[in-house]
Amino acid sequence: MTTTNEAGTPAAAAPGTGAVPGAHPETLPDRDPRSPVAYDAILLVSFGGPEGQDDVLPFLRNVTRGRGIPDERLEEVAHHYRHFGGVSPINEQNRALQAALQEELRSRGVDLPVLWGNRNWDPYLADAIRDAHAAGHRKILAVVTSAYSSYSGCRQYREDLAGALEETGLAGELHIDKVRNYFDHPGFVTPFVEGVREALQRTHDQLGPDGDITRDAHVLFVTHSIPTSTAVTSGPPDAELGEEGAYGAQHRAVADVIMASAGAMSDVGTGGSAAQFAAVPWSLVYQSRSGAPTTPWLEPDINDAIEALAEHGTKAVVIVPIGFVSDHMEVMWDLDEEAMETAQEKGMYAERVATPGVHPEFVRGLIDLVQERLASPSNPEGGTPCSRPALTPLGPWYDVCRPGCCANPRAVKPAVAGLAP
Ligand SMILES: CC1=C(CCC(=O)O)c2cc3nc(cc4[nH]c(cc5[nH]c(cc1n2)c(C)c5CCC(=O)O)c(CCC(=O)O)c4C)C(CCC(=O)O)=C3C
Ligand SMILES: [Fe+2]
Repeated sequence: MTTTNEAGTPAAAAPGTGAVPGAHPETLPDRDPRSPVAYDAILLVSFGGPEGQDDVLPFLRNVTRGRGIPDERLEEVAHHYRHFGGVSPINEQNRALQAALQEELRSRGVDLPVLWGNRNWDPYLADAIRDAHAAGHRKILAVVTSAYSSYSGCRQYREDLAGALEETGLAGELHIDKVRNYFDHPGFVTPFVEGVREALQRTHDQLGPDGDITRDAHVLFVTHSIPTSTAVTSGPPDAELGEEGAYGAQHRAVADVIMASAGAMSDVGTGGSAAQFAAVPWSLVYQSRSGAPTTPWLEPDINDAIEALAEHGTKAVVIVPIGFVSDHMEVMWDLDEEAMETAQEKGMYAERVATPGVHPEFVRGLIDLVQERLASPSNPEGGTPCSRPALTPLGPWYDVCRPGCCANPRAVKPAVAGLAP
């Protein structure tokens, strides 16, 4: 067996340890799927969003496809979109990310096109794949706009890609892999560290000379709630990462490292306050719950958390949307409208930190992730053990998803970029 890189295995899983979470070496096929590949195109894979009032209902029908949710119910969710003219910012953000990724590759002398396709809106994945094939591409590396392990954020995209291959009749013609989940990659984490530090600095100033940031402020790391039944099955089946599964464990590990780094960064012109930042209390909370009220989802909801903190005398909250890569509708509505209003009602000072978006560190980080996987003359590290940066003890995460990883709660479907099934 090749030792090209430990690409399929988290750092915590030292070679030779029998109890490696999620490692199934016996199921590896003949050709190690973790070996570098001469990819000929990069595919940015995202959720998609409506771009006008007429798009809103068709978009929501796509999102909830196969679940028979009546339009009247969808119209309840639609009002978030309607409020902003029926336009989600997510597509524009992805166009900007696509262009930034292309420019980063060009500046490194890597001649690969960055294509773009969505799960729920134009440009759809099937169209992107059809165009890629027509342009002569055969080996595609997907970069998904979701950093964590969950059904929605990982396996569902892998199923969507397999479905797009099926729909276009290109299964067997096109090979599609995906870069590892990058929740703890420095490119994803660093923009949040900067944002938290700046927000805590302003919060510190706001609290004034009588304030004590470690007593009066609280950092709320927030991510998308998911049903508890799919949280527990997120990540490899035998990972044993607790009731919230890999999804919860990854978010907690990221929050931990952000807090430690926000306090550790240099303290120019802050009068020494940054050293206290690591001691500010924090919690992981959830947003955007949907589905039947009887189905348990991850809690607490961010609004309930803000109210509870207010009861305990907390005067300021810093909201950090670590679950998302851009300031899309879930951020604009659920945080900037709803959570901010809750904080305001309670008379609290509140700030919402930016998501990575097209932060240069994030763009560089995503292209570093591409280069980890690329066998080409332009990648000096390709084909040899390459650096796989990861800031938490959980990572670096798997390049190739383990069998049964992030199980589909409704059905078993074909999926790319994983070890079968
Ligand atoms: C984990 C996760 C992420 C993060 C990972 C990732 O980024 O993928 C995410 C992202 C997003 N979710 C988004 C929008 C929606 N999500 C919905 C529904 C749901 N999301 C879920 C989970 C997640 N969602 C779940 C378990 C459901 C229940 C129904 C189901 O099991 O599918 C619904 C249906 C209506 C509703 O139920 O509220 C909408 C409209 C947008 C677009 C925003 C924009 O337009 O700017 C984005 C980026
Ligand atoms: Fe969602």
